[in-house]
Amino acid sequence: MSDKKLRIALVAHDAKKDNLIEWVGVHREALSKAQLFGTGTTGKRILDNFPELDMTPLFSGPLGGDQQIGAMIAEKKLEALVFFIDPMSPMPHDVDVKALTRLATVYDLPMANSPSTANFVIQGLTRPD
Ligand SMILES: O=C(CO)COP(=O)(O)O
Repeated sequence: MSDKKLRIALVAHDAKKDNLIEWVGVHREALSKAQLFGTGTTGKRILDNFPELDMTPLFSGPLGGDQQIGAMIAEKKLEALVFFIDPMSPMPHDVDVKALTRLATVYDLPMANSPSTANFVIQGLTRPD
């Protein structure tokens, strides 16, 4: 692994925020060496729970935060996206969710939408060379 800090975006829909907080807790040591970005509410909740993390909250997802992260993907400013999606609830900003996951696919950015996949992504990105 290079000395450059990994840049990871963390996003969760409301029904999945507790799952993401729990996941961050499990991986807090690896994440403490990364530069983290989050949509507004997700990012602030992570900071409330883990104030030691280098987390920058952006706008709330429905108010442009998903699109800010999409732009970071297009500008090659992220190494991974952890996005715990709620598959059971309709979202007024579904188009933003789709745009964000689409860009992660377009740019072949490692994207995890559940804790088990996120485990693989963080292990893959932090393993020694
Ligand atoms: O809605 C979201 C992602 O689509 C998440 O946004 P918040 O973190 O602001 O709740």
